[in-house]
Amino acid sequence: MEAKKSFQLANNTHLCLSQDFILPKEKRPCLSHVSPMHSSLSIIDLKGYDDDECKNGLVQDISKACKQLGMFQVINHGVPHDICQTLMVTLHEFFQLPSEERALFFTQDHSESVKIFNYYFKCDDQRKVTMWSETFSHPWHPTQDFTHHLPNNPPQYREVFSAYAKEIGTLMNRLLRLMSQGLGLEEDSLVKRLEDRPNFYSQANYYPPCPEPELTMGLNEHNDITALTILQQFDGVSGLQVKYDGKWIQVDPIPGALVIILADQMQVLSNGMYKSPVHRAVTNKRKPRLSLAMFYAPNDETMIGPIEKLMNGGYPPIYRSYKYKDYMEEYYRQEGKCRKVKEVFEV
Ligand SMILES: O=C(O)CCC(=O)C(=O)O
Ligand SMILES: [Fe+2]
Repeated sequence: MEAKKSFQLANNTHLCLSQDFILPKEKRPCLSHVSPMHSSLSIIDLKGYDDDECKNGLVQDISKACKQLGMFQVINHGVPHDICQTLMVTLHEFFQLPSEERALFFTQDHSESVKIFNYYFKCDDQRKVTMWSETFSHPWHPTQDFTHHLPNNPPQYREVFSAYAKEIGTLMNRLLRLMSQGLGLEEDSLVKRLEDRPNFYSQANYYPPCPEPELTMGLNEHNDITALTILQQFDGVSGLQVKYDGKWIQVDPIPGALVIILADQMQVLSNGMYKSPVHRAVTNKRKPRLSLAMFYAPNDETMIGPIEKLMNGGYPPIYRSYKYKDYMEEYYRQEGKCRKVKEVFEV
């Protein structure tokens, strides 16, 4: 990808390092303190999924990764490499469309299902600092046709996205089964808790090069609010970081790998056994970066709370049960802050 001199945002402003993007000192990324990728971030090979003998080992590895960090990378995940690559190229083309064309999707109304927007951080003095990124979000579905929601430019967008969605659906199902077993539950326990009209949506994040990465943030620190995220990062450009033991660790892209991120509903369902990690994306001076998050969330009416079997044997519930829409209401109440949403539902 060629770095362009400056990027025209879909809201028709030119991206330049004005005060709107500069974080207060205490919120800056301190890039020199970030640790390189290390062994706490597992790389799990899913090739043995269909083999009963290997599967046991896989369940153990996934369980350990979910309990320790709540984030890991997977290889041999079954999503064809050419579909992954074509989709990233297509998304990159989308973000290069003339800003007037992207502007058709720009909105500040979060209830819109198809939208381009800019995340921001609200400082203590209520000043809003805009993230150095543009985000495009829309629904997806692993089996039903959702393509009427999608842009028809680039022309291949709909076809490529639906091929990817189908594959990601299969992978999510496999991961949820392994994660259930990793909690000592029946294979279909997590799927059953979430399968009633789940809310599938995607978020493509585009981070243009930034002249001063130390002053800005691509995406502020957050927990994913859904149940599970499968993230694809553009090859060769780092930016994702995860917090572990109070320190930021880089999550470098590995060619062909996907990043699995456990989200808040998984932490609650597992009664705190599995972790929903805090993560963020930082900017860099040289290259644009692109990531695509595929989210799997409950529907608004789904009750979320610790699974009963995980409260046996001296493990009292850490969270009270709630409807997902109550969680989302709290999420929007904390808009722009370093959100602490599931904490509100602690017992
Ligand atoms: O760009 C990234 O790697 C992080 C994206 C992310 O965390 C998100 O979309 O929720
Ligand atoms: Fe995230």
